Amino acid sequence: MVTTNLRSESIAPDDAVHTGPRVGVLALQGDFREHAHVLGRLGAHVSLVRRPEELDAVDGLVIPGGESSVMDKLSRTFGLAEPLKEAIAGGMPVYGTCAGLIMLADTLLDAIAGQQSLGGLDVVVRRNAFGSQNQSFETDLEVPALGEPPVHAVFIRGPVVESVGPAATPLASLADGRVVAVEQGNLLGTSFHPEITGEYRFHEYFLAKVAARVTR
Ligand SMILES: NC(=O)CC[C@H](N)C(=O)O
Repeated sequence: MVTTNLRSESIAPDDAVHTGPRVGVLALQGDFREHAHVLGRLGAHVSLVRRPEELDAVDGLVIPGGESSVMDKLSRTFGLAEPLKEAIAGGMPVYGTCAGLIMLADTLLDAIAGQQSLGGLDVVVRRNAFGSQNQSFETDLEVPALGEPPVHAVFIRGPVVESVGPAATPLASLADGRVVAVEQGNLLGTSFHPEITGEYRFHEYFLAKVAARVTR
C-alpha cells in the first residue's frame, strides 16, 4: 500500500518486494526521494521520517544530501535532533551522504554560524571543501570494502573528511589522499551521492548493517 500525506509517506516501487527491514529516510530537506527509490528497489520497507514517532518505527536511517545547515535547523525545530542523537548512540544504523555525512560528523569546519551536527562519526569534516572551480565533479573511486568495479562517484558541493579519529575507518579516498567515505560501527558516511548514479553497493552495505542489527 502507498500512503501519502504531509506527515508520513511510504514509497514503494511497484516491482519491489518488501520483505526487508524497515528503513527510514530523513525527509526534512534534500534528495530523500532518490534514496527512498534505491532502498525500495533493494527490497527495504521504506518510509520518510520527519517526526520522532516516525523515527521510532524504523530499524535504520538514511540522511540524504541537501544543505546541512538547513537540515540542522529543521531537525531542531521539528524536535528530531535529540531523538536522532539518541538513535545514533543507541546503535541504529545510519548512512549519511554529503550533507548527511556533515550531520554525522563529530566536528565541522566551515560550518555557518551556530550550525550543529548530530555527531557520532569520529571525524572532522569540512563543508564545501572543493573550491569554486571544482564544486561538482565525477570520478571513479576504489572502495576495497565493496570490491570491483570502482564506484562512480558524483560530488555536488561536497565535504571532505579532513581527519579520521581512531574510532572511524576510511573506506575511500581521492587520488590526492583526501578521505571521502568512512565507517564507524553502525554509521556510514560518503561525501558523494550514490543515490543518483545507479550505484547500489553503498546502500546494500548499509542495509547489511540494518539486517545484522534486526536479526541480532
Ligand atoms: N550535495 C550536498 O549535500 C551539498 C552539501 C552542502 N554543501 C552542505 O553544506 O550541506
